[in-house]
Amino acid sequence: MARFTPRMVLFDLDGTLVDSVPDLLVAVNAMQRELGNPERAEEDVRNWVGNGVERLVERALTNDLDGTPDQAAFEAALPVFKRAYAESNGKHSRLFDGVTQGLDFIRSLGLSVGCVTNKASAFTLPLLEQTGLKDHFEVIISGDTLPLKKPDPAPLIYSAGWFHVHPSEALMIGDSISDVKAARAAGFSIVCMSYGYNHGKDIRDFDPDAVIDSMTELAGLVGR
Ligand SMILES: O=C(O)COP(=O)(O)O
Ligand SMILES: [Mg+2]
Repeated sequence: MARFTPRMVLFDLDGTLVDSVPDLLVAVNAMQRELGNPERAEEDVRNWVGNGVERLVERALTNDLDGTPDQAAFEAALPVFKRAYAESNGKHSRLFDGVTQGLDFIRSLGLSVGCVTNKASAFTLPLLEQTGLKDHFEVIISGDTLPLKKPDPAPLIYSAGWFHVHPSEALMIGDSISDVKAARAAGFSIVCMSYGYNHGKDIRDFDPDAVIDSMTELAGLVGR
């Protein structure tokens, strides 16, 4: 397997560090009930995560990964979802096994470390705080921090600039096609977690540089 010697490592959040689907499911179904709509299944919600709050609400309303609801229905639903998610965020989420060890290992190498997520900042910071992860990151870029989010490379390139690191010395660790596309477009290396959310598809089919089952495996993969 490839060996990586980056100066900076960026971590995706949902599906990579934190299993956030239980909280998102509670919020989706609170929204659905309040709007008089049918509840959605956990396995569907799992496939809808990764493109930010707005896309999740659109998918939940239409019960379709590619769905676009009526604009008025979307505008009525979005604040309901945001209120419900502010309530559930962090309550049922848990770190995936190996995350603490993986983060500790990367930090022991003295590398610059950031978090780049498509989750809106109003939810990112409370979740990082509640899971005890916030202090691991020198930079946190949320889905609404910049005008463009993953799969656009902008948040990755911004982070590399922040740390004065060339993209060729940067590693992204994620779980989805958006992480792979953003990393490729930015000129980063990309390692993916096999357990994450990727819209129901196997992330191996999208050719990241490596796929691992636990962040404990980073010790055999990263560093000189
Ligand atoms: O879709 C979201 O809100 C967040 O997804 P991400 O943390 O995997 O980028
Ligand atoms: Mg993710």
